[in-house]
Amino acid sequence: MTARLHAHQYGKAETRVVRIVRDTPRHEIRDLNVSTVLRGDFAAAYLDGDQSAVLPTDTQKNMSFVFAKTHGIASPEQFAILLGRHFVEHVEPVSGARVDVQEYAWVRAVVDGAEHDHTWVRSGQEVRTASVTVDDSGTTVIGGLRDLTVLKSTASEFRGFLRDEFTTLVDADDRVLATSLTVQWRYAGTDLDYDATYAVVRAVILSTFAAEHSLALQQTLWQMGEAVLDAVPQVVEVRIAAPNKHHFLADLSPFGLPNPGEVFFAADRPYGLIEAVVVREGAPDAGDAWIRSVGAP
Ligand SMILES: O=c1[nH]c(=O)c2[nH]c(=O)[nH]c2[nH]1
Repeated sequence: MTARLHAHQYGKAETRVVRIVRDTPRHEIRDLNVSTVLRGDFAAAYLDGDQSAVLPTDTQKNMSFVFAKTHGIASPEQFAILLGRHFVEHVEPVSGARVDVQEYAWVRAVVDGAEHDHTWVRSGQEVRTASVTVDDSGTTVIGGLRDLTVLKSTASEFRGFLRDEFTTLVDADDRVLATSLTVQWRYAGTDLDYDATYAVVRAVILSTFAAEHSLALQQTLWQMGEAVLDAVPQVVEVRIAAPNKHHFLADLSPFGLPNPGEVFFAADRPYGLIEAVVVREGAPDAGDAWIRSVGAP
């Protein structure tokens, strides 16, 4: 057998970094899960067991904590840029770096009607994401979110679809539309207020989902992608994945009860999985920005 090492990369996955700013009695908190991946010629480590070019993953973990202390966490994107550039610029064998961050949001606890200075409640199940790639083509930043679960209880239909002899689905002219969104958006440039753009993109996604009458989840995804590109000039590409969380009308006819869209069976599996990539005309090339690790969290 003739085998060849076709590709390789390595890094530290899921370093949990919590940074608290406690310069005043009113603290701030940012809670990240940071994964770093280094790219370059590390073939000798794989082929010969030679570690001389390998900066330990333990050191990569340490850098997350060091930068959290020395630079703070302005945003997940900024933090990922800082780390990625550090490895490429200061670690000689490294030609490229990929940093993926998930941020878990904490909101201030409300105690006696007032926001507390140093007590927090974890907010929802939604996670903010950032993915930064640094290589010889520059720095590419992808913002995102996952597990944004939304439901609209009317203004959704699905009719007129292709039918064959195996189709049993009937037209729905007023159905529940529910999904758990994963959205990623690629920025052109890096000089941005990422927290502000995150808030705009999230708001646009929600307002589009709420305001647009849906003929299918496919149409809703297109409308969301287009609306994000309209709202944020620095965003050049939007990728959306949406599981269709089916809500089937419960059959209450055996009990002589009508069910005009009031009682549903929420099925968790199987689900339709609808995806779209919406790109701004003339967008710069994405390079390796979308390439994820096989084992990426
Ligand atoms: O919005 C939808 N898109 C589909 O492609 C589809 N297929 C299906 O069975 N229900 C739905 N709903």
